[in-house]
Amino acid sequence: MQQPEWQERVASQDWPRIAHELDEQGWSCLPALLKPAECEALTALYDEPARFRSRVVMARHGYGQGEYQYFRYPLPLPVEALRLALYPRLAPLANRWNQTMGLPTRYPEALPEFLERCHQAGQQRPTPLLLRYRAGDYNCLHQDLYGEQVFPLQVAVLLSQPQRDFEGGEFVITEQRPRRQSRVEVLPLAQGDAAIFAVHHRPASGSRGSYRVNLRHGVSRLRSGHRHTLGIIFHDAS
Ligand SMILES: O=C(O)CCC(=O)C(=O)O
Ligand SMILES: [Fe+2]
Repeated sequence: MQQPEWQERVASQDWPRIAHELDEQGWSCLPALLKPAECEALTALYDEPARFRSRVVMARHGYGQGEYQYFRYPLPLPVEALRLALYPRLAPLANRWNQTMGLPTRYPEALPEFLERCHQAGQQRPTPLLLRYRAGDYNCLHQDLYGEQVFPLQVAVLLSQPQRDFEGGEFVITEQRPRRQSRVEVLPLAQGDAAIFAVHHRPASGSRGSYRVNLRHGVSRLRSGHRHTLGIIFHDAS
């Protein structure tokens, strides 16, 4: 499948609904972004070490249990094409959020320009990754920040089928509002569905104007089976 077809696939999602949900709750699910065969093919890449620049065993860093690998450049076609096609959909929203939160950073229209900015700032290593969980594994609540350059939204695609391939292993997002206790949401994902979510904060509107909400995401413990995820982060890492 060539780049224009991926652009079309991304374009065929319901972007008014997605933008509305991102504004309201800081996350939105895109149904069937990848087909089952594409999910299986990406999952199989996990066992090809040459595709990756580094591997992280989560328990060694206190990140949870399970492991993940960061792809090398050049990224595999679906990952590269999705990263390129998704970014321009999200950049206007990121700019609007920053304006609302009184933050000066604005994002260029296209990904290559933003990556150039990352590279200038010394963030040159690719961040798209594959994650692998087995029974008992989990991913602690975290924020994927890799340097001063941050694109405020990211995407995760579930490559495995809940109930068939694994049980447990729910994708969760917590929201910390000023002077309140944290609130948690479980995202309803099936194989091939993507979650778009805020990396670290988002604006929310209250009775006295807008305020900043802090978000973290993670994965609850797998009770059984295997679970793989494709993570697409737009900023590169230092
Ligand atoms: O495995 C998951 O669903 C979470 C992956 C994750 O933390 C990410 O894509 O940044
Ligand atoms: Fe993450």
